[in-house]
Amino acid sequence: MRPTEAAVDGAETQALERGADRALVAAARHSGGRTAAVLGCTVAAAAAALAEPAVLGHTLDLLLSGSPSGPAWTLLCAAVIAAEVALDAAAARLTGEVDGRTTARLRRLGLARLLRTAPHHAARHASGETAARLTAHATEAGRVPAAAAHAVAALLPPIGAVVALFLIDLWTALAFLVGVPLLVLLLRAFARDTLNSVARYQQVQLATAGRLLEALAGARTIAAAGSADRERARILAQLPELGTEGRRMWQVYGGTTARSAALMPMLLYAVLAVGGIRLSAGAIGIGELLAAVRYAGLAAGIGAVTGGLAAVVRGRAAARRTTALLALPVFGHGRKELPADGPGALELRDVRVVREGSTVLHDISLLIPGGSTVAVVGRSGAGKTLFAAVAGRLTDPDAGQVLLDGVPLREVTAEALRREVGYAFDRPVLLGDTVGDAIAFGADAGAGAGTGPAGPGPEAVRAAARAAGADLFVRRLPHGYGTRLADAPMSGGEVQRLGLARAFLRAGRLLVLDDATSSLDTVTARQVERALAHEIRPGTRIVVAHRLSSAVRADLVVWLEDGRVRASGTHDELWQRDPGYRAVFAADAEAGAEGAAVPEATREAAR
Ligand SMILES: Nc1ncnc2c1ncn2[C@@H]1O[C@H](COP(=O)(O)OP(=O)(O)OP(=O)(O)O)[C@@H](O)[C@H]1O
Repeated sequence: MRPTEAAVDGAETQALERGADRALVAAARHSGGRTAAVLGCTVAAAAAALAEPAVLGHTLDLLLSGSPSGPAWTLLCAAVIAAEVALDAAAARLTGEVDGRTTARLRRLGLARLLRTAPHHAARHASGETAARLTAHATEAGRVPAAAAHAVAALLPPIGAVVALFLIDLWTALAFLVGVPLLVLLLRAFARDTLNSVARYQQVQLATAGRLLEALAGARTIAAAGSADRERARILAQLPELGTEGRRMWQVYGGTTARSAALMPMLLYAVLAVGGIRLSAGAIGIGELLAAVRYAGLAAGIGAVTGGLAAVVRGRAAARRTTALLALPVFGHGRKELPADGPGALELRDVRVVREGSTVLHDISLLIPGGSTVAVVGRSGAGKTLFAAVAGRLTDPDAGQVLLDGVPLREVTAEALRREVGYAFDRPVLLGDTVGDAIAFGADAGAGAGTGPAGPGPEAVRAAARAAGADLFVRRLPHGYGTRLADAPMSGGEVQRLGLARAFLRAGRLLVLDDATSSLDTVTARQVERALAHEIRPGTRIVVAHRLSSAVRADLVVWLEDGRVRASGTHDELWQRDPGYRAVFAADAEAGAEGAAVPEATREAAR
């Protein structure tokens, strides 16, 4: 029987809770003993706080009775108070360090997992949500270890104080205990109410951050649609709820503090009244009465635990959000190397890809000879990008396997994959400080032509840019290749050319170009195709293309339809025998695009 959705959700929540607690414990351990030091300091400070009334009361009795040891006890009193203050200060300082380190650790772990998972898993959370998980929520979560230490230590004075009350006088202690059930109920209600509103508050925070980032990414579309006001309303739609939950959190906190503040004097008066009766009966001395009242104050201060408890509750809820990133599956690598000087032969065996429960690539089997150029064509949504992604191992198939020069890609080391498989995308994201850095990104020892052990030299960067048709416009920038990316406004086509240059610089035995020339003009696209054929390290090329010319120049065309290989062969064969194939390029052909009528001649011209 399939588990119900609620059961699955419940199981997932529990797994997340366990994961969050484990991550918090590990992060606390990682703080290098500082969490234990916080606990040590706070416990010692609590012990000093507990000792203080007893020492003070005894000193008062000694001084009232004129005992010669009175001055020595006065000094001891001062020492206990000084120790308490010093220990509190040390705990505060260490707490800051533990908070910072734990937060940093959680962030590092979350970020590392995000970067080690497959792109489609990373995209499971909206980018704004992910940013909030790694920033605000990680900070909140980072406070848990020290807050838990404080909460544990904060329990000691009340518990110790109750024990001390019993040691001083049974009846005075019982007078205090009458009010304890009320305190316990107060704390339980506090924990429950806070947890509910904190969880809701954080959820709304994530959703709002997600919408904000979406809108920032789509700023041009919003401007073009003139829908800025509607968008602002959409982003801020949950603001009232955020306000309500925020206010509710403070109301719970304030209400608990107020109720415990009202309860405390009542308990103190009860102790004072019973203690006074016991004093007049001669059962206790003045010093003991003073100590009993102070212990009652300490014991009633259990309400102070609420502050620490609130931080732990909020932090654990936040930790679940940050550590949800740790549940993303790791995209692992094997230990095998690729055979030296392999030609880049690619084999897909019964490859199937499933997304959101639907099969989007259906059992594809294909042999691509090393060194050939393959055009992957098909209508929008046919599965070309997914095909390119499994071919270069940006994602793993859900069934079947992909082999490069006879080695399953899953078993290849990360280094070999990075060295031998290059990618250029439709909308490349440029990483690095300068334009030169962006081209050299990811190209280090031994990757591509012209790279040395310390990474690619400026000549290699320039050569790659020339091949991608980027050199001219880069040299026109204020500082050429040294221009900061932030100071280099670029068109879509220029960004695409830098993406191509980056891929060319580290071209290995397999190069995958996923619609990577879609924004280039026809002349530049031709120039890039020529460079691919003659200037870049020879190897297998997989070119996802909508242009007819790309199919014309390819050695093999793989025609996809609805996630299946509808046919494969040379462009000429497919063009002659299948009107459906010609329809894929209908617009190009109507526009009289090169090669439509005379594919063979165009192929010659291209070489
Ligand atoms: N992460 C995903 N979740 C759900 N469906 C997905 C996901 N990725 C791809 N798909 C679906 O798989 C199918 C193939 O997508 P793919 O991006 O490979 O198409 P394509 O041929 O490259 O299209 P285009 O030419 O428009 O870029 C589409 O129907 C798409 O909606």
